[in-house]
Amino acid sequence: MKNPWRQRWKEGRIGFHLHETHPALVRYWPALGVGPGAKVLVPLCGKSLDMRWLAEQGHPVLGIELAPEAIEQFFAQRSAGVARYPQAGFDVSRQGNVELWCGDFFHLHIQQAAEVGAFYDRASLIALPPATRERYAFHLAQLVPPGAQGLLISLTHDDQEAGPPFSVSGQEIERLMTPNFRLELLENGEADDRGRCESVWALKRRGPLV
Ligand SMILES: C[S@@+](CC[C@H](N)C(=O)[O-])C[C@H]1O[C@@H](n2cnc3c(N)ncnc32)[C@H](O)[C@@H]1O
Repeated sequence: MKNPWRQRWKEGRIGFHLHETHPALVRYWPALGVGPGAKVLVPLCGKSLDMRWLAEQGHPVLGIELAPEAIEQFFAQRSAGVARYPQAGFDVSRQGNVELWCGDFFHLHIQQAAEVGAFYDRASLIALPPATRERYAFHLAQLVPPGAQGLLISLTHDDQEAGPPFSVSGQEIERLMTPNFRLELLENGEADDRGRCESVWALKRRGPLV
């Protein structure tokens, strides 16, 4: 069956897309202390402007996105040329230090993420149904090296059954991520007029025990 996200992009139902950099990224990223040249993995990246901000901070960006429409629209915002080539089953597009890989995040292999030193996840968990969230947390942990830091932005709302966006509680984030990451809750926002409440987390990939 076709992934419902492909349909959403075709129909332009992308209410999750922000027209500015997410304020929590600007507020919290600098304090993480990620090395200036560290490559940032952005799973389920959409056409997020957050990737531009990360690139402007000097980070090479590796975004993974299922929908070709998202990738085309991201690069169309700038007139600079885009190099395109196939790699490891993905269609890769590169503009400056932003590389977007079109394909399924779960097919990204650790070898393709070898240079990744940090990660940024806004609205990935809430895009996925419960069983797939387990898989996501495990796969992310496989891709990032011990010590890698990242921000995770998620949300809750009142309807536990409805989604996407799915409501993902703080307890669930802790349960999913704690086996492989150290977690710190940075912010639990106020509910908006639709009852949606964002939470912001700092994560650090646990290393092997010594
Ligand atoms: C809620 S949106 C968030 C997009 C982006 N992170 C942002 O903040 O705007 C989730 C995105 O994940 C993409 N997606 C869903 N499943 C995916 C998968 N298995 N692999 C890659 N991308 C996927 C969707 O097409 C959609 O663009």
